[in-house]
Amino acid sequence: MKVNKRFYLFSILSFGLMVLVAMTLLYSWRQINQALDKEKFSNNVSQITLELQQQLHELEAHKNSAAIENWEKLQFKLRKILADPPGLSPEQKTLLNSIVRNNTSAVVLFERLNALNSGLANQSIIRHLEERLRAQVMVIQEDSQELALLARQSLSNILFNQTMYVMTMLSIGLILLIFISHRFFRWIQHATQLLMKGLNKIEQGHFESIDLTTTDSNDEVYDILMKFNRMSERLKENTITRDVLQKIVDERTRELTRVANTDSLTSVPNRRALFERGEMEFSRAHRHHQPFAMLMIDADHFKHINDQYGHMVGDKVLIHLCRTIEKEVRKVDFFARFGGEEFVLILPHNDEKGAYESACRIQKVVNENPMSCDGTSIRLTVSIGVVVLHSSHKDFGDMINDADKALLLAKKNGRNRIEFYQTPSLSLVKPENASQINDNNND
Ligand SMILES: Nc1nc2c(ncn2[C@@H]2O[C@H](COP(=O)(O)OP(=O)(O)OP(=O)(O)O)[C@@H](O)[C@H]2O)c(=O)[nH]1
Repeated sequence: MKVNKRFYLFSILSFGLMVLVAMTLLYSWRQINQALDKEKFSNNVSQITLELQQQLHELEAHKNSAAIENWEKLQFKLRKILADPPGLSPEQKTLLNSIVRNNTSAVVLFERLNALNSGLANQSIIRHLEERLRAQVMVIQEDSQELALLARQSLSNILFNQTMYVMTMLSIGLILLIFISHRFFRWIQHATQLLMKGLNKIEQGHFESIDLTTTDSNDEVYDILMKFNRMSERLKENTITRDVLQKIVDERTRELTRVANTDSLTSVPNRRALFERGEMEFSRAHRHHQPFAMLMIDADHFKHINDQYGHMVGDKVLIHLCRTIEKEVRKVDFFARFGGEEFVLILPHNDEKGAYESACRIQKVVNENPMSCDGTSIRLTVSIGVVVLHSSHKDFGDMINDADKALLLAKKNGRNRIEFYQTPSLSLVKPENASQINDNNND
């Protein structure tokens, strides 16, 4: 149902209830008023008949014209009241008829007595008529008292009944009003709750549709929720959630980091990554007083390869060299391109002996794995400068400098050699078979 129809229905029902309550009050007010009229009428009748009785005593005592006049005045008053009674109950009507009848008889008796009193009538007849008049007035008085009593009882009953009636109708009206209001406002509350639920979901980045089965498909709330669902769908299509965005950013960051740390030609870590890792390993070894070594590896006469086979082949040779050396690298080691045809191998937890063994293995494997290119075998040798951590090294850069010096020495001494950087304060002993391997390789 449309919202305006709901509103009209709510207003009409509320108005109907108000009319019902007003009519109830009016009806009760009328009932009470009528009962009050009856009571007033009965009281008046009772009062006048009492006065009539008193006046009769007065007349018996002093038969003067003033007393007669008063009696007639009271009679006139009584007849006037009796002629215009309010709506009475059957019981009250019976009593009223009795009063009217007896009063008519009393009037006739009074007139007869008056006529007899003015002539020479028999005194016993006069006394008889007087007694009858007295009895008649007494009956009238008793009837009027009974009438007043009935009217009072009736008033009290009506007051009680109407109070109960009004309270019952007010309670029913109130319950109905609460029920109608509850239905109307629950409908509004339900609609706003559904919308709030949807908005909360959007706020949290969940573009889920609202379940429409809970609403009447004819009302505006349904239309609003339909629009909301379409909006959620659109947002879902056009918006990337925070989680997805974070995932993309993480992936891109990882990729950027990988690209930033990787040499584009050989795919081994580049100089930037080398320094990052080298400084970390240097600090760790320095802090924990652990051995730490490093090899600087340089392809010999590489310019000749470029000159002879071309730069492109030279690139392939560098790639081949990296793949060959990588096979000899342990998981804890770190192999990187330092620049040009120079490479560095970081060897954590390695002293000079271990470093020398690694250098020998690399030298050997490079010698034994020439690269095939268009039916030609391109053989390569490397010179290796070795340095191990000692107290004169303040940072990783110091070790690089010393490895470079050792490499220069290897070049100077004829290439395809392994040379240690000799620290003046430390007497590093070259392993016994070092010269032998170098000599063999030089052969
Ligand atoms: N193809 C190719 N050549 C490179 C690359 N980087 C450096 N080179 C070449 O490597 C050569 C290095 O020459 P040099 O410094 O004289 O050293 P070398 O010829 O290897 O001689 P020694 O080191 O003294 O044995 C130069 O010709 C550079 O152009 C590269 O990425 N690709």
